[in-house]
Amino acid sequence: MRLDLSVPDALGAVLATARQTEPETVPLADALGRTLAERVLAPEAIPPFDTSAMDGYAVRAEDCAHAPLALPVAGSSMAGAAPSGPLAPGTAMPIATGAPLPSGADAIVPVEWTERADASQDERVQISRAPEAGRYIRRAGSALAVGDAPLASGVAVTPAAIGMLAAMGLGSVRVRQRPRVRLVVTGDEVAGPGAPLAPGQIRDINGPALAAQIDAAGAEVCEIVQADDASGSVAQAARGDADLLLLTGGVSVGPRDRVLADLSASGVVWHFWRVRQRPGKPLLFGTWDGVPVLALPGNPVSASVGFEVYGRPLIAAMLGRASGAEPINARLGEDLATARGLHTFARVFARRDSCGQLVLTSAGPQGSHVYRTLLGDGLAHLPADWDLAPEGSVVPYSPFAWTPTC
Ligand SMILES: Nc1nc2c(c(=O)[nH]1)N[C@H]1C(S)=C(S)[C@@H](COP(=O)(O)OP(=O)(O)OC[C@H]3O[C@@H](n4cnc5c(N)ncnc54)[C@H](O)[C@@H]3O)O[C@H]1N2
Ligand code: MOO
Repeated sequence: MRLDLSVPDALGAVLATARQTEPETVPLADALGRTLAERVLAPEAIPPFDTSAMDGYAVRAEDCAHAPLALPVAGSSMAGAAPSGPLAPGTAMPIATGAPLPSGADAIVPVEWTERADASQDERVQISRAPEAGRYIRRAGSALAVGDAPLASGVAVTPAAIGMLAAMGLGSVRVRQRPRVRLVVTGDEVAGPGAPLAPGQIRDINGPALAAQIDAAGAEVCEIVQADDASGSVAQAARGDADLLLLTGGVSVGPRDRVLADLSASGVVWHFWRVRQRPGKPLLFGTWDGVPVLALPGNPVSASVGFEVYGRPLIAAMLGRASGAEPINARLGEDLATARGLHTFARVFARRDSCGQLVLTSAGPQGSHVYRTLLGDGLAHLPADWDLAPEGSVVPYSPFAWTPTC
């Protein structure tokens, strides 16, 4: 087991264990937020046929070249049906927006360029302007040709992706199975919501917060288990089928911090312990029969930040996600304290200044127990060799999974 890794080394070791989950087919209605398991090739053209972009008349452009003029009206083409027949030379065919272009026509005259005394009786339409050939016609495949690949493997299924899939006539889609995460919350001291707090007890933050983070990262919690501080309890709680085992608490050096020893005895191979970072330094990582085991510290800020920094990219890799939410550069709007010798993940608010540049300010006191700083927008990465991160310096910034990028 390696000790006291740098953040990039720790992240590299975590990602090296990622195995992509199997693909599965889901109906479009269930696909939102999932990740495409394969490139989607258009099986149909959009539009599927040459169509009119305007309500008006389908004509031959050459018949209208000397407008103003009048043409006899013949046939019709309305949306949802084939045209009544081909366009006879020297005539105009009423056509609706989205209706198929009759063969023989090569231009549309919009209604606004025409006059017709009484559409039910008048057999002729007065045309005031000559359309050029091709005007107001949307050619078959002009929005998407058969075989085009508008959606790449590894992209998230957004509402727009669902619209695109529907446009191609697809009712279901191949996505990666959500990684199933077993979440073990350790410690005698935690109590669930509503329960009276016995002496020495505190509220369980990590169980609910990490379960929500797992969901936001695109995985699913298959089970949340509470382990007490008795010997053997962690190992028993950890046992069960999962793609990722996530634990919180009990990774430091206290007399009841049993995660390392208990799980070693159960067969977990630990890859590293402790990362030169704050918060989250005592983090433990290993594998159990090939399944990654991420044991986060119990301090709630350390647990949530540790998940964002290691758990979320690991899940993204298991999903085959094309982008793993790489940090972006942003400017510090005020001095931020650093933990000398440790890579500091400062919880910050992010705003745009008048030039559109992203500016970061502290989300509050940065102690590992001050959970409200997670109500900020994301993490500023402050280098380990800085005594202080001064106002005006440019640093990497990672928005939280639940923060819209501004
Ligand atoms: N002698 C040392 N002590 C500690 C060190 C150290 O290097 N030497 N590291 C400190 C750091 S940094 C951290 S982070 C914590 C991590 O400790 P553990 O992972 O063993 O976590 P616990 O002791 O179980 O809990 C720490 C803290 O968090 C509270 N907690 C735990 N679980 C929850 C939960 N589900 N919801 C809310 N709060 C929780 C717990 O009550 C403790 O206050 O170790 C330091 N100590
Ligand atoms: O690393 Mo601990 O997470 O600083 O409190």
